[in-house]
Amino acid sequence: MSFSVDSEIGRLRQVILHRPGREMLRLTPQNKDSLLFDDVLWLERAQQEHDQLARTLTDRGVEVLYLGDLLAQTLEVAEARDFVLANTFNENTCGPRAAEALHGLMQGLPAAELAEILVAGATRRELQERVPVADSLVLSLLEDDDLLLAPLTNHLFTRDTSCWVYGGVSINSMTKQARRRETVNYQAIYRWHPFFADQEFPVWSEGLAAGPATVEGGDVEVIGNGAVLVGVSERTCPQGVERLASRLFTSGEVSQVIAVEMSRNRAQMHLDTVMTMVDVGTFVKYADLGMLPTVTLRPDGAGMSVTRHAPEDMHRVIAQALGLDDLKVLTTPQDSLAAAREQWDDGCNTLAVSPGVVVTYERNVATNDYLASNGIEVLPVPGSELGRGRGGPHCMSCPVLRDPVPAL
Ligand SMILES: NC(=[NH2+])NCCC[C@H](N)C(=O)O
Repeated sequence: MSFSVDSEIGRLRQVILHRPGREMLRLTPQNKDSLLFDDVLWLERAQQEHDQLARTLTDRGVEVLYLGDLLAQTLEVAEARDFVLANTFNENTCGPRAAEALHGLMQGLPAAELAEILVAGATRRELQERVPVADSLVLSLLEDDDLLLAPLTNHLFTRDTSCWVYGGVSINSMTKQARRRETVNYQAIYRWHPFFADQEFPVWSEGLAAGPATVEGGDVEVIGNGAVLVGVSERTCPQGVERLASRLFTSGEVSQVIAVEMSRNRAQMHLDTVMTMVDVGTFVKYADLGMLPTVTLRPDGAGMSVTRHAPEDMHRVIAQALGLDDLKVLTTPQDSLAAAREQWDDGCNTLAVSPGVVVTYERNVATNDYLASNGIEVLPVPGSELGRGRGGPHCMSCPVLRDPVPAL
């Protein structure tokens, strides 16, 4: 079997999700901002909501792969464990004394327990109880309940850290410190988990090696017809887009990348917070986004051509990439106050399970009704707790396999 995502809307077959766990219990009013959450959350309810998301997908025939399981299974492989530990507990992250002790402790743990700690993080007390380290300056300056290993609260948003683009995967270098270690876990999974290791597929970006050339999957929309739409945003920088485009062009799988120049703010941190594809040639779009400048990149000999377009051409440029005259853009008729509230609650962050069938948060009543009145089948899921991390169904899912979209 091979992996492929050649559109945003083809029938979804396989997806990676992360069921929120103990990492969420580390969130406090004091650290939530640096952990990229807007509030603390009630874990049990968040898990119920997430289970409902997973059920909605499995009811539609989608196979759900859980990140926690993939990571635990990967850590059974000695080289994978070495790679993850070396990139997690080292002299730069923990200081040399604690690194040595913790590396040794973690090497000896069962894979499932290690996977859990890597995601949940660890406080000084939790570590000292297992392996007392007397000579670490780093540990001596922490309080008992301070976290030496930060929790990965944003593993919930599986779309961002790795994203499949046609036949290959981009393992992304993340902008925010709070998310950088997520990349380590995915690099190990794609390289050593038997599900992936036994397959041949191109890797468009090798994670940590991309360094400051950041790309986050929420900005990458595989719109089909050999085209990719990428937001240049708070999280995805032009260097990252150009690097990704040149790799995609070299493979011959992609004929154009359209970069969308976005404003840089938290409410619209990724392209998928303001615009997602719901059906053939059809997008849902945030009312106050307006029209944005775009730049088309195309392969040109050994290099690429770069063509800038005025904001008013945004829809036409995307339509042409799809071989269409125009796009159908669904923008819920509502005042700016209502539109801003639904955008904040990820109203436009839909996950298509097949053309014209999308999973959305139930709370965005106006957007959901508007989509339905335009012939889109809406599968609503609860998100009162999950939404506190500012991500909806599109962000919380990393499609690995979709069917091609049938010709009209
Ligand atoms: N694709 C997305 N829109 N992801 C949303 C990610 C939210 C996450 N709390 C962050 O700030 O990184």
